[in-house]
Amino acid sequence: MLFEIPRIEIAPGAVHLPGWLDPGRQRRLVDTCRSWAQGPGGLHQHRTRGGVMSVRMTALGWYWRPYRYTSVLPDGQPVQPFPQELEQLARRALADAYGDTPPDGAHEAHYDVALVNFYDSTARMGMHQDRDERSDAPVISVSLGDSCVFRFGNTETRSRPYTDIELGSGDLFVFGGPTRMAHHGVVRIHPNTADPRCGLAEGRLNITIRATGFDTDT
Ligand SMILES: O=C(O)CCC(=O)C(=O)O
Ligand SMILES: [Fe+2]
Repeated sequence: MLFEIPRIEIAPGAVHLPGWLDPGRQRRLVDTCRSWAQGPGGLHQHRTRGGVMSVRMTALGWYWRPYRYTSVLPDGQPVQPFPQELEQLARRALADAYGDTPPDGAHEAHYDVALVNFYDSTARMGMHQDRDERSDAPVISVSLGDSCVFRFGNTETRSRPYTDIELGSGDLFVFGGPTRMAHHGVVRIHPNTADPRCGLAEGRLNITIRATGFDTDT
């Protein structure tokens, strides 16, 4: 690594690496997200118990809809494949976040799904757990574009105690081990805060890479 990147442990197993990806890498990833969003099943707004989500989502590897994964899209078409480059990104993320002491589930993790979330300036994501996976492998999250207030809470409730942090373009956030099941959400987007070099003029993209722990459709 050319520069020493700050590594901030928000809670046990939850690590924030601001500026993890340089602007060139951010731009390439933004371009790739655009092409994924144009593929089958791209940019879907899901309906949850709380109403229609403000975030638009593209799934790779497995299709996620509230509250389960399926191996095909609702119309029966195949889901876009989980890309090799995200597998490599996940490995690098684990190494940089945890070094020689990865939490449970990290070593043997088979990353096989990514959700690409697009937020416009008014979009948010309510407090939730990522609990539709069978694997306990850490969740890996990369942010691009406008910065946001990301709320990282506790495993028991959707409310306090929690920590609010700012996630900016190129930031990595990884949570696993004791905080793998912590509630979290996106409270607000800060419009027009992105470095223009990242290639996203408006809004925020977030890629979460996860291991489903599934062999076949469930
Ligand atoms: O956008 C983010 O930073 C979080 C996304 C998230 O929690 C999810 O997709 O489950
Ligand atoms: Fe989540």
